[in-house]
Amino acid sequence: MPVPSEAAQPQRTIIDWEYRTVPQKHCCSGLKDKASRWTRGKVLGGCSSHNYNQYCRGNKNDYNMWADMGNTGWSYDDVLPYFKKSISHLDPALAKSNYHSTTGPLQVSPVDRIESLQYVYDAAIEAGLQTTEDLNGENQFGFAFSQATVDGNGVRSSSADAFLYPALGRKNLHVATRAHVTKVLLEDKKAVGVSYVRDLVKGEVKARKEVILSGGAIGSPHILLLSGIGPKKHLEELGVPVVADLPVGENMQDHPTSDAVRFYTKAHAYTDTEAQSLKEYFKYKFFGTGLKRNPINNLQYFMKSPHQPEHHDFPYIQFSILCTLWGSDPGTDYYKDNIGYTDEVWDALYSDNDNDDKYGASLLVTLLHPATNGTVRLQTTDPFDHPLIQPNFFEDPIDVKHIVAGIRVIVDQLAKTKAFEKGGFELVKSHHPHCKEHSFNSDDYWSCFIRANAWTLFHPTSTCRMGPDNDKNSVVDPELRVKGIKNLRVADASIMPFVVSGNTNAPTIMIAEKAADMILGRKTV
Ligand SMILES: Cc1cc2nc3c(=O)[nH]c(=O)nc-3n(C[C@H](O)[C@H](O)[C@H](O)COP(=O)(O)OP(=O)(O)OC[C@H]3O[C@@H](n4cnc5c(N)ncnc54)[C@H](O)[C@@H]3O)c2cc1C
Repeated sequence: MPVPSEAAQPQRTIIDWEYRTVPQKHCCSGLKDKASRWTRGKVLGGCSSHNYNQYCRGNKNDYNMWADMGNTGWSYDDVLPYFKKSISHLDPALAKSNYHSTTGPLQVSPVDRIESLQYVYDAAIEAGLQTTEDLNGENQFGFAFSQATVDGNGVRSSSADAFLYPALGRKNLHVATRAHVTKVLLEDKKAVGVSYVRDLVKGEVKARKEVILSGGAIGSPHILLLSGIGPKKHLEELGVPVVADLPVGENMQDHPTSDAVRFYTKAHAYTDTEAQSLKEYFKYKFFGTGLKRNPINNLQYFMKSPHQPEHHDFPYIQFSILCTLWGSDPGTDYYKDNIGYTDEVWDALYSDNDNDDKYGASLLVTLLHPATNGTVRLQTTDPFDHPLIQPNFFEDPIDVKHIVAGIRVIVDQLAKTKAFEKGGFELVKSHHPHCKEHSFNSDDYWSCFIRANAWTLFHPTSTCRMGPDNDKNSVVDPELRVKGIKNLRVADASIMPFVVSGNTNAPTIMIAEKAADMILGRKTV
């Protein structure tokens, strides 16, 4: 999806795996079947080809903690050169910083300061909240306008655009699209290739050296489990011969998010109708500028939660601040089905046609470090059946408390500023139909709202967790080799020892850069 503002449109199309979680016990009553929709890109570049373009590396101390857990070579000092290697920063001020570079393939650019979000930023300063010039630099904490994987022409820079397409001419590269990998081929605990089905025909590819799996946090564990690499008990229950007893699919972490806390505003904001106007079409087509070049979540905020452990020196809360009134897309209502709201909830919160095309700002409050992990397990041994995805959202009530603490910053601090008054910001007070017994804006109300409409920020990780030899709860070693199997590595978001404090695309690209050097036997950049 090349146009950044249209990122949500490929969901539920042919390029989407269209996963959904198992029904949730502790949340999601406002979603159909109590299941969270997990769109994943079924396309070259994977989710980077249809994600929301945020370029965010997480916190330095995420990586320092990965290293402290025994993952030699993964401290912040170790990974920073790989972050830098992968990008060209198009913001002239940030390009000069020690944290960025101008020679990498992935294009990262600043976003436009759309008026409604400028008011939110001004409100943050007025409320005495922290701001930062570069959420990928010295200090991640605070409000910052986003950095986006968008090139100088306003077009998405996906992993495929940046790394794969320029290499397509190489003689030693063959890309098979529409090929569904069904298994890793193993001989005596050694990976020798993969089997796949393409256009209803079975095939095999043999590896001369190594097999590298990059199927993502759902695809990679799915393929390993089908190959007999996974928890012994689970594989035996399904009759899969066990090749290696490893915690594949365990330890899944994700970023659950509250549904949008919304404000009407008089300030200029994004609307679908304006973005689709002839003026915006021509601006974008001829100059790569205008509303279309921007992802809609253009302002970020990272903060600690008052309830997080003291020794965790990284943020627990992220706000993604959208320059639009969530649910106000006229006619199409594609967000309804992307998230999977029930008719009852959609009608109560979002279906009001009077809201269509109104200016607004919408704040998603996301938990970066949930207390409960989830799992990816086989549903059947048919490789075309989706795996069972159980994120266990909000099993631990502390996870809801963190998010409430974030929402309180919005409603108690930002909402009371002169900047919000000046911008004509007015909190949308539609009452969630499942939370009628709670008075609007009480902590109990927000807890109920968070649980009822919880969705994912689409950042599952850690299903093939990395850990040192003595870490029995890990699948790959710090060189990304699957433990107990020769010639098999995993290189994607699934290897993260725990999910980082921010969006996961940039960290995954860093992992891929490091993996490339490991495969070539190089120690560092
Ligand atoms: C809607 C959405 C919005 C997001 N927004 C952002 C954002 O703004 N910023 C950010 O940093 N992150 C964002 N993310 C997350 C980020 O894009 C992912 O964390 C990152 O792309 C993960 O990369 P990956 O390589 O691990 O997995 P994926 O991107 O999932 O790639 C896996 C690839 O493997 C393929 N595959 C899987 N199984 C098989 C199989 N059996 N056979 C053949 N191929 C297979 C898939 O089709 C896919 O191409 C978003 C994700 C989504 C879904």
